[in-house]
Amino acid sequence: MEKFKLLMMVPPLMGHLAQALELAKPMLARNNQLSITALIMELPIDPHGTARIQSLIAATNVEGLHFHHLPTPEDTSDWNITHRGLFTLKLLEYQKPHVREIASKTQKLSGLLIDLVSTTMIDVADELGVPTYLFFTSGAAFLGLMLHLQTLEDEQNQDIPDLVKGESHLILPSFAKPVPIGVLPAAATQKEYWSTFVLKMTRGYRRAKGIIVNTFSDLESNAISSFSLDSYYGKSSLPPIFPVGPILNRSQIHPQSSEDCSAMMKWLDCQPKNSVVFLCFGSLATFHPDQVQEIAYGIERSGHRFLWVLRQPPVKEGGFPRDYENLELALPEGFLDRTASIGKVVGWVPQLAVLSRSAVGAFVSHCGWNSTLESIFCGVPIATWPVQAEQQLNAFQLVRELGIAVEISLDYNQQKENQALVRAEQVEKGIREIMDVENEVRIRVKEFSEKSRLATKEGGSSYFALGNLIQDICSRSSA
Ligand SMILES: O=c1ccn([C@@H]2O[C@H](COP(=O)(O)OP(=O)(O)O[C@H]3O[C@H](CO)[C@@H](O)[C@H](O)[C@H]3O)[C@@H](O)[C@H]2O)c(=O)[nH]1
Repeated sequence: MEKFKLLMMVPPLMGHLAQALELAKPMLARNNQLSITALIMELPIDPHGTARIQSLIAATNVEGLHFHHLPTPEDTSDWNITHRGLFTLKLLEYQKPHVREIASKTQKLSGLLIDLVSTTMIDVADELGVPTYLFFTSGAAFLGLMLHLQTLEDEQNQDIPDLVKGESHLILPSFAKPVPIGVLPAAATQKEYWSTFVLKMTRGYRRAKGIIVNTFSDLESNAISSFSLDSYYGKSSLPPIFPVGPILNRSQIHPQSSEDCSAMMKWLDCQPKNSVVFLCFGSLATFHPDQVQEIAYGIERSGHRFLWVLRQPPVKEGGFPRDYENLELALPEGFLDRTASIGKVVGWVPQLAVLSRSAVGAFVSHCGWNSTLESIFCGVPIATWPVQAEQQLNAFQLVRELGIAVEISLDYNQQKENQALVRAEQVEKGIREIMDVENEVRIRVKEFSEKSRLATKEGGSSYFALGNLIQDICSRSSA
């Protein structure tokens, strides 16, 4: 009997939607009176991304989890937006009346489940008098940064982009060490983002009745305990924080033909233990053609076996990157032939499955939070190469605070116009360093891997937090 109904809405970002669906699974398994309906939004401009979402949904068959497709807006000139964040916000505003209509017609609605960018939907929940639970798909340290900066702005009249300009480091309650200004996300340092939407979004976090964070307490104990220190987070108290992770993308969708994929997996399984460096930069990032060349030379010079996920920019800004039709055109001449016996360049792969293979010795990653958790879970050390969003901060945390990564790059300056490329030498050095089988980083990441596995098992901290979350949802609804 379905007694407690949640409506979930998460925009079509793979690093958010796949994990939100994964979060639904243990919730439904733990309480069979819960049901969750995911309201699916599609981008008007991106058939490639739409196909990926459809295959994700097709692969998600869970009792109590339902899907409802929201109307896709028409691809008019209105959608010529060059910034992905603004694009997503526009899509959410477009969907808001549809969500309102569905929510108001849903009997026994217990609340809304949204992600960290969908805070506009809290208005709908408030109008209907139901709680909103926010799924924060990044780490607790980053959540702490956002809430702390918002407190400084709203309660101490600090203009955040101005404040950070004058400093070299910030002391933040969710980090053990002072954080260099250079690794703060553009969301906080650039007025156009902070003032126009990030600040508003962060204020929304406080309006939620609970913040579910994809982390576990052994990984981010400092950040998690900081949330009970009100002095850092302002006068109005924070909603309860539920660290329920790692919630991992186990769906392993891969629009590549399964033949290609299984050939790649077979190849991987034939390689010696810890011998392959895996390079992958999440679902959104792509590189300038010159940077692709540098990466190729760096890999080749390292002499290590490799598996490199390389994709090209989306047809239209805001969409998903696409696999290359002809990889040879993107790579240095002869690269594929010269490296044929030691490596593979591929399109989308089932990343968690790859990371779990014993042949994979290290991961060159953009440090998206999901990739970070997947690597930790599999005990694979990381070489950091942040590209956008909060990835620089994650890289700082991994290298400087947790000691489970080495740095190829700690900031994403090279992505900005006229900035230097990350040179082949730097790539080679990072690969050599992280592939060293004796390194301490490898030992530490194995320890965290063990802890991450225990966290979600019965008796673990995340298992406990998930129980508290379910209890909170049900008790509010029954009150
Ligand atoms: O070939 C690929 C590439 C990616 N993935 C999966 O796609 C997800 C990617 O997520 P993530 O590592 O978090 O990167 P992004 O896709 O870049 O995620 C966005 O969302 C994250 C969570 O909010 C943020 O931490 C990032 O900065 C932001 O760019 C992971 O589960 C990967 O396993 C694959 O399975 N195969």
